[in-house]
Formats: sequence, structure tokens, C-alpha cells
Amino acid sequence: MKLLIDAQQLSKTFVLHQQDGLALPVLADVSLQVAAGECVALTGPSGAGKSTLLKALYANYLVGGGSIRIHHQGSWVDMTTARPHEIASVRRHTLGYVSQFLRVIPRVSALDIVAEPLLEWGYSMQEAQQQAGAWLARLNIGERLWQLPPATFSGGEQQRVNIARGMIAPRPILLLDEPTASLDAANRAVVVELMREARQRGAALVGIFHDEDTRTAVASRIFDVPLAPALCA
Ligand SMILES: Nc1ncnc2c1ncn2[C@@H]1O[C@H](COP(=O)(O)OP(=O)(O)OP(=O)(O)O)[C@@H](O)[C@H]1O
Repeated sequence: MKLLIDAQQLSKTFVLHQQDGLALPVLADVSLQVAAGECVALTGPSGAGKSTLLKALYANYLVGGGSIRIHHQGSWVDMTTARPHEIASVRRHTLGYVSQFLRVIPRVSALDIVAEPLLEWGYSMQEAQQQAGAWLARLNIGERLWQLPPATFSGGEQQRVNIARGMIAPRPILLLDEPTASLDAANRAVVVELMREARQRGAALVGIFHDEDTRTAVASRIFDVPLAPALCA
């Protein structure tokens, strides 16, 4: 199987400056490899560091030690040492991130928010909007909402717009932080199907799925995030 993520010996300690510099070790010596077509579900008790690991893989958090190699356009990029423009390129073309919450941009319509990643890939406006419409329709966002900015959408509607935006460009790797958290059963089923389709096209998925049915339906492997030693009772 073709390896797409190779993270080795990651460590991350938060330093709480407002608490006299208290050090909170969260990740200690965590290694994770993920191949094309896999879906790895991160598990572990609340506070174990699942979101922290996901954000570290996306280079949103700096790590204290270790390496995060991402297979990007035929070579490996270490996200822990990559320059900002390399990180931006990896994110645009290779590494997608579906967060729990949509970052709403004032006055930008749902259709344009979803179409944007395809415009960045060089698609024409017409093609990008056509595909964006298809994604919104698949995720049961009624056409009457497409031209509206999602600021006033319900939590579940915003999450579905976010999923469409995060998945519309078929990037080789997808990181998903509770993508089905605010969804009803019917929409959860659609998102499970979309994640399965991503695996079938050879994408590597890493996600946090608190809902056990979703995890069972989509994950090919469980990765239990180990508690950092200082947090062990
Ligand atoms: N930005 C931050 N600054 C300081 N501490 C943080 C920060 N982010 C996370 N932490 C701490 O790191 C630990 C791990 O948090 P994280 O959100 O990764 O856990 P989790 O396993 O995803 O938990 P949950 O299942 O409850 O979402 C927690 O103790 C949290 O308080």
C-alpha cells in the first residue's frame, strides 16, 4: 500500500503562560503511518490529544519534536520544518481538513464558499459552481439557500457546507474532526457514503468520530492516542 502520511515520534507540550508557565504534555512519542485507501479513526479518552494530533498533522500546531512527512506531488514534505508557502501548497493540493465548524465569511454565498477550492485548482467559475451545486444538493442543502451566506444557517447546515468545501477537491489526504457531530441520521449516512467514496478513490483519511456507528461504518483501523506519561494517573 502506498504510504501518504508518515508521522514519527511526535511530542507536543502546551505551556500555559497564564498559569505560571505550567507545562501540559499531550503527545509523547506518537507515531502514525497512513496509506492510500485507509481510514484511521483516532480514539482515546477525552483530553488524550486526538484533536491536537489532527491539528499537528495539518501544521496548525507546532510540535515539540518528531517529524510529519506528507506525500505531496511525488515527494515527501516534512510539515514540521516546511516553509509557509510549502505548507500552503500541501494544503491546497494534498491535505484537506474538515473541521467541526464552518468559518463563515461575511457576504460570501454558500455556493461560492464550496466552489472556492476548485477555483484554486484552476477550474472555471462555471464548472466550480456546477460541482459546488451538486455537492450541496447531495448534502441536502436546498437550492433556495445556495446564494445566501451561511452565517444564519443552522448548525447542521453549516457543518454540511463545511464538509462540501472540505471534500469537493479530491485531495489525496483528508483530516476530519467530528464531521458528523451535528447531523441527523439521514445526513450522517450521506457523509459516511462520501467518506467511503473518498477511500475508494484512494484517499487516506484520518478522523475523530465520536459516534460509534459512524466509526464502524467508515474506519478501516483504530489508532488509540496514547496518554502522555505525565497525564497517566
Ligand atoms: N491550545 C491549547 N492550549 C492549551 N492546552 C490545550 C490546547 N489545546 C488542547 N489543549 C489541552 O490538550 C489536551 C488534549 O486536548 P485535545 O482537544 O487534543 O483532546 P481530545 O482527545 O481531542 O479531547 P475530546 O475528545 O474531549 O475532544 C487537553 O487537556 C486540552 O486541555
